[in-house]
Amino acid sequence: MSIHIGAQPGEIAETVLLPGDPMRAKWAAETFLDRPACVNRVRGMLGYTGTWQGQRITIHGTGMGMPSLSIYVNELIRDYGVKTLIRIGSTGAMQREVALHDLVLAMTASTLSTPSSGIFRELNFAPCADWGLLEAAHRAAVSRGRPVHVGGIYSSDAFYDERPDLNEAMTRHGILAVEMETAELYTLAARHGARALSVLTVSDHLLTGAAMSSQERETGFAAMVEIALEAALS
Ligand SMILES: O=P(O)(O)O[C@H]1O[C@H](CO)[C@@H](O)[C@H]1O
Ligand SMILES: O=c1cc[nH]c(=O)[nH]1
Repeated sequence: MSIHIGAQPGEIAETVLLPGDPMRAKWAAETFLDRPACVNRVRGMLGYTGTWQGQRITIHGTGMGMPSLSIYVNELIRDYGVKTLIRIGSTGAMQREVALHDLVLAMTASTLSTPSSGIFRELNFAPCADWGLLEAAHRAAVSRGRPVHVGGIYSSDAFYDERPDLNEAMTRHGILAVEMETAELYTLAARHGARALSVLTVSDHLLTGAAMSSQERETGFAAMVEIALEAALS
């Protein structure tokens, strides 16, 4: 057990999928894994371990925002020896050509948050994805005929943003979409020599106001999970 994860040693796989929403972890584990077993319930942050195509996989919630994800990712890597981490999250599009349901593979993640300013101070560290995972996820998306965009995203600390100028600057600099965790995930993976990728589904559009219905979310999120699983074990 670690401070925030109740799993026993050996109950967590070396490869972990990380949705923000613990209920998405439950749904994905019950939908895609064989013999999923719940390995964490501490604070309601559900984690499941099972197999996919014969390989052990854990799917574990992170909560929303970088401080929450940081707790789980630190403990997964340092206390459970996790080596590959793929976030499966929702995201808001920031470019006209990125549509609802599309997939976004985050090559880099810009942020104002602590991974950059708190640790690196005057240096602007560039958190980036693992190339092998990114390439495998792109191949998996293309082979399914899924619209997929690869590029920079923005990891914001605030869902209800009081800095519309920042969003506008991100759009002007080609940032594809906004979410709230990837910069910290990539920074922790770099620090600990792990592999990380964020596979995201566009759930709403900041420029057009379009948003997925709950039914649409289910179908769109299924493709994201399959692509993350295929990339993780490729
Ligand atoms: O769908 P998840 O993975 O939670 O990700 C996005 O959704 C949450 C905001 O609604 C934030 O966590 C953001 O990053
Ligand atoms: O963080 C997020 C996630 C989805 N959509 C947004 O606008 N922001």
